[in-house]
Amino acid sequence: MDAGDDWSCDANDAVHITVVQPGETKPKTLSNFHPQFTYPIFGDEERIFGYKGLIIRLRFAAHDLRPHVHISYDEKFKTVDDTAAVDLNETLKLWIPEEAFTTLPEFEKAVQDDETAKDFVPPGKPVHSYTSRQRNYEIWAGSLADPRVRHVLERAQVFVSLFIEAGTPLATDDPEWTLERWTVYFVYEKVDPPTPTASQYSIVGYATTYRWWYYNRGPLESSAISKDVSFPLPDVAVSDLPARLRIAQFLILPPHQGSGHGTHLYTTIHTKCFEDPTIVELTVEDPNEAFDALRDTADYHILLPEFAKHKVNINPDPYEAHSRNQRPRRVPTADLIPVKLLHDIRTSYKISPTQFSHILELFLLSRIPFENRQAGGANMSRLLIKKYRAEDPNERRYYWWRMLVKQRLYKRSRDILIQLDPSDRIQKLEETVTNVEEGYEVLLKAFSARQESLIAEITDEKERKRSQSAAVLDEASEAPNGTLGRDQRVKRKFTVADDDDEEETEGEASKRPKV
Ligand SMILES: CC(=O)SCCNC(=O)CCNC(=O)[C@H](O)C(C)(C)COP(=O)(O)OP(=O)(O)OC[C@H]1O[C@@H](n2cnc3c(N)ncnc32)[C@H](O)[C@@H]1OP(=O)(O)O
Repeated sequence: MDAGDDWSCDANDAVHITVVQPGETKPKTLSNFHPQFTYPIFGDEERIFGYKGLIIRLRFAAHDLRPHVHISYDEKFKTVDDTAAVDLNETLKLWIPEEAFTTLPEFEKAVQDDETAKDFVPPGKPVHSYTSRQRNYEIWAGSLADPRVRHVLERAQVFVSLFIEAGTPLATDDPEWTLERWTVYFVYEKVDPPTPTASQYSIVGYATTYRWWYYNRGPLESSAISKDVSFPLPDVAVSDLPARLRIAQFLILPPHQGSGHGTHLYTTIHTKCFEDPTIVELTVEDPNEAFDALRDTADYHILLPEFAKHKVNINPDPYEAHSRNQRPRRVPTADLIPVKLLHDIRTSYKISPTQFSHILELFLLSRIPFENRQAGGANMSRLLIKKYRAEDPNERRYYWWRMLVKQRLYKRSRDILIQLDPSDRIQKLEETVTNVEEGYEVLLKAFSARQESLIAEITDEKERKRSQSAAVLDEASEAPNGTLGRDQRVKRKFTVADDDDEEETEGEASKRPKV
């Protein structure tokens, strides 16, 4: 008999996460969800031995994340020799703050009767607010050196293990100068408090970022070796040193995912970088696929207006500037795209070089008509033969687009590629560029779907306003003492107001992702 099968259960199913807020007489559930991963806590198999009907309920107060652990089960395995049920309290203590191991009535009383909750504000300072689907949200940010920030983060840390693959909780007991390198961003929904003493804040997600020393070989180097330096050097605040900002952990809780909060949080962090003269670049530590998609989407919309303003596109005739025997042997990058301009755009928006290349390639691909791209049925054999001599400028653009991507890929993986035979090397590059291109096509399709739904929303809104205006006008023209002249003025007034509103709505819509 395999006792393990009978007595073990799926840890992801057994763990329930519940967000609560005060109710009429006792705390009520705002949301309930399961973790995505439990392997850091319960092992690679994500199974728990020794219980039947096991429920591990992790409760969190919606505003300050006060935690509570409640374990219940139908039956527990009786120890036989060395085989015993997992000691759940001992296991969980390594991941959840001590304060969570109280009785349920104690926790419920603390949440329900917390008189201070009504005055609770998230830790740090408010840095951004937005409305989505008629609900209001705020983003707050504070240094990890601030005890309030640390307190809420320590309560939230278990989410990193439960939702971010390979994510590890931060050490919050480091020396102060190290803690100062970290900024934590919290996203909260602002809700109507359910009771007179309840908080108006409810957690949505959070992100941690840290400053990563940036070695600047420019003016800073010369000043550091100046002859006038006297020792000991004056104290320098970490926040004054040039740095890359790195996003370490980024999480939107499951009930709020897919509603644009990740995009708001990312663009807020980007805006903060943009405004901070000591930050040189925004980078991300080990992003996963979902985060890459979010980041690509957000960065694309950040850079789109710049690319459009400068009419960035691939020059289909880069050899025009060269006579036949003077043609460069390599990809004529500087004749294909405005290298200096693009460098300036990249550094001013503080986007890291690889990420910028992705977004630029995505944008340049979008400039080539769909029918001239592989996904749109372009004749790839003809392109292979004709190359840059193809008649259609868009076909030539597409040829050069693939060459630019191959050039980047080659530079990135040169050490591996030069070990291959030239024919294998060409095939590998060909396969990789096709994979990269397929990924871009998925993103471009998602962008145009979003664009269409935005246009539909705007059209619906216009239609709604128009019928509202028409209803008002109908009422006005029915007025017994209304003159024609007066009616016309009323009509014009409504029309003009409508146009203004439309323009504003459109402007807001196109600017929206920039936050
Ligand atoms: C550095 C790191 O920490 S990497 C780890 C990132 N965190 C996690 O994976 C934890 C669990 N997941 C999450 O927290 C969230 O789902 C996030 C952060 C990945 C995304 O946040 P959300 O608020 O759900 O994203 P948002 O609604 O703003 O979506 C923005 C875009 O991101 C992309 N995206 C979001 N989630 C996903 C996903 N699961 N898979 C693929 N693409 C996704 C889409 O392109 C989406 O655009 P669309 O709305 O036009 O479809």
